[in-house]
Amino acid sequence: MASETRPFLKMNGLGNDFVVWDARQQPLRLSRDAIAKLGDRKSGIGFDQMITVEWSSLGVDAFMRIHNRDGGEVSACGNATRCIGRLLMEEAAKDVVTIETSAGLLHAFEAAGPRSVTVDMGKPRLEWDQIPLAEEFADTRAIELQIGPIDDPILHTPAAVSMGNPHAIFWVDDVEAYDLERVGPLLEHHPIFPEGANISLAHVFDENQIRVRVWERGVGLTLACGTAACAVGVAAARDGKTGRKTTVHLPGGPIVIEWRESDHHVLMTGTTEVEFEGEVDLETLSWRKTGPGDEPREAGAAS
Ligand SMILES: N[C@@H](CCC[C@H](N)C(=O)O)C(=O)O
Repeated sequence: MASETRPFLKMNGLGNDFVVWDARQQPLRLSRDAIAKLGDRKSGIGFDQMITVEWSSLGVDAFMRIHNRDGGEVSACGNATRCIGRLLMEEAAKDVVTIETSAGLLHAFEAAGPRSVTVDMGKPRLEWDQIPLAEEFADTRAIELQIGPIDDPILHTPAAVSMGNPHAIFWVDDVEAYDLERVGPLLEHHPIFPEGANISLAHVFDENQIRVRVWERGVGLTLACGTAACAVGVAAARDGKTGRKTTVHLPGGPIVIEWRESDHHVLMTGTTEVEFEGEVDLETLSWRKTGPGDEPREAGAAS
């Protein structure tokens, strides 16, 4: 029997990268193991998330299914929502599209700047049981959690926010001063987070400017995380550390976050990129590039 090859697109939002499958004509379900193999940066294609575009049962532009590199399915991915928003807008020649996710409906629209997209990420969820946390906290701006020696903790009292996925934000003076690769897994799997958490180190370094590094649940260190940028923007404004509009500077570049006063929705704006086209043999999981991605941007073009 001939083996089945499936085309894919490799995309990224500020270096947070994805394999994107169009499963609207032909459904696609891969095992956890197959996803982890394809996601491996040494032996596979290498990606942070795998995104499957499916028909929406609600009749909106598409349903977006998200898997982390470890093969686990999750409900939200900000950078991928921008990327899929761009693909759907280009495909239908529309300037607004609606994407169904398991966390809700999200609207994506064109933003100023080349290949830039804004997504309305909806309202943040701030109650302890919405994040979710394992214990009740009346105030999720600073929850009781610390790692390291009791009298001299390495990190402590993070803010907790859900953007459809769980985030913990530790306010620090220098985001580079921590071994996030070591403490990230401890915090991601801390018993206070029954579903795990994405872990951010954040530092407000100027008016409405925040530097952030992220350890992503189910992935590890990433160059950018859109929902983390949203969660940090919300946590900073909630605490009076910034106004409601901030620029979050991630290792892969900046994302602009606005926590809109009128309806408390979070708007996230950033760039998108098609890296290349490829195809995978679904039986052997071998893959090859089949086409180019975006033209390089003109020197000096705004990101
Ligand atoms: N890269 C993403 C977040 C992906 C999901 C996350 N790792 C989780 O497990 O919740 C983003 O851009 O938001």
